[in-house]
Formats: sequence, C-alpha cells, structure tokens
Amino acid sequence: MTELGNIILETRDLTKHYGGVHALEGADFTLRKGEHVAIMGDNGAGKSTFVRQITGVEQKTRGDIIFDGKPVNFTGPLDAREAGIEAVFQTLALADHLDVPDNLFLGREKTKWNWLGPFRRLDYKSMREDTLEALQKTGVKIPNIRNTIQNMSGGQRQCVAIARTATFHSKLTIMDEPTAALGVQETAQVENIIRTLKEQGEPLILISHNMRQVFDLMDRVVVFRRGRICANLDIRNEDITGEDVVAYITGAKTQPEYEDAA
Ligand SMILES: Nc1ncnc2c1ncn2[C@@H]1O[C@H](COP(=O)(O)OP(=O)(O)OP(=O)(O)O)[C@@H](O)[C@H]1O
Repeated sequence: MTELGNIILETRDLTKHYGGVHALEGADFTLRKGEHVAIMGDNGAGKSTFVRQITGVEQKTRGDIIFDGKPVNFTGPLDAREAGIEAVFQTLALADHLDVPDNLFLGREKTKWNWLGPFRRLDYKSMREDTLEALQKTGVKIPNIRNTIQNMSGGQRQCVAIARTATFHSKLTIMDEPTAALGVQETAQVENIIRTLKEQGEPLILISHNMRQVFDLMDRVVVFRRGRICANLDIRNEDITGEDVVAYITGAKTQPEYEDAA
C-alpha cells in the first residue's frame, strides 16, 4: 500500500477532448517520489496530450490533477514550472532570440549586489560559468553559448533544455522523447543525466518509443492506447519483457483492470 505522502503526482479521470476527438480519456495515474516512469504507446495514443495537461500547456476537459499533495489547475507552463515541474518537450519552450545562458536562466536570473548603488544587477559571468558546466554534463558541443538559440540544431536545442532540467532541482521532470533528435553520443549523455536524477531521488516521467532505453532506465511503464491507459507494468520484475510491452501497445494484450480500454 502506497503512503499518500509518498506520492508526487496523481491524476484522476484526467480527460481531454479536442472537439469530437477523445485524445485522453479517464486517465488515473500515480507517480511516487523518486520513481522513474515511462509512458509508451503508438503514435496518436494520447501520451503527449497527457503531459500537456499536467504541465499546464493545455487545459483539461475533465478530471483532477494532484501535485505534491495539492489539487492544481495550472494556467500555463510557467505556472507549472513555478510549482516545480520542469518539462522538456518535442516543441521546446525556448526563447529563440535569446542566447544559451539567457534561456537556461529564464525566469531564474542570478543577481549580485551592485557596488555603486542599492540595487542588485544580473550576474552574467556566473550564469555563463554555470551554463558551460551544465552543457558539459549533456556532452553537447555548442561553439558559442552567446549565439541565439534560433541558429542551433534540434539536438543542440534539446540539450539546452535538458541542461536546464539538470541545473535546477525540480520536484518533477517530464521529458517527451528527449533523445529523438540526438546522435549516439548525446543520447548516452542524456541517459546519464536521467540516471543522475534517479540517484538524486528526483521523480521523472519519460515519453519514449525506445524499448532499450526504457528497460535500461525506468522502473515502470504505463501504456496508453487510443487515449486510455491500458497497462501499468513493473519492469523491474524480470518476468516482464519488451515483447510483453509491445503486446500491450498494439492491443494484443490488455491488463484485466484496464479492460474498459480495450
Ligand atoms: N490540438 C489538437 N487538436 C485536435 N486533435 C489533436 C490535437 N492534439 C492531438 N490531437 C489528437 O489526439 C490524439 C492523441 O495525440 P497525441 O499527440 O497525444 O499522441 P501521442 O501518443 O503523443 O503520439 P506521438 O507518439 O505520435 O507523439 C491523436 O489522435 C491526435 O491527432
């Protein structure tokens, strides 16, 4: 039995309709503190819709979201970030016209006392140093961090967003296919960041199509099919294989408790 205090995120009957499209229907989901959970499912299964509701990118049609013990109704992604949810999305919330340090510290700028007056001023030097250190963790090479984000590749942008996640300790990190646009080396580095988050006890939701990655890194898989959750699998249990997960994704199998989803 899970203690309530142990739960960082819970959704009850979370539902999103776009007109007649039932993209997400009745999702009951629980994430414990420190737990790393993968969300898997075919294209169009409702995975991104689910995380868009949790991160305030969109407003739910129905249902409840309880984050860190309190019901929440985020009005936008910044609202969710302020509450402690850091998200890395396919379509990234980076500011194109700003350089890397400005993006990393957007909304959390470092300041220092101005010797010449009673005001604090932005501490660019310290932000640049922290940015270089954070990027080093992702392994991505960005020739000049003072360049604006708009001229960077998809992979470089992704790494900036991940570096932001690794820099600021959040209560919950959500990554939507974080390595889809990355090369082999950068993928390995991002996976190391995910391992570090695990060691630090920071909970994570990862949307991924990569079975190897999920089995290497995650504790549990929640499978979505046609907008509904159809399986909740403890993959630390050695009886569950990649073939089982595929069977739930394709609809060849459904867990008895989710039979309504079939
Ligand atoms: N803004 C929208 N308006 C109308 N329909 C939408 C909208 N966003 C998503 N959908 C539909 O909702 C369903 C779920 O989409 P969603 O993007 O959540 O799937 P997904 O599981 O994340 O897929 P993928 O793996 O391809 O990213 C799909 O049928 C999609 O076409």
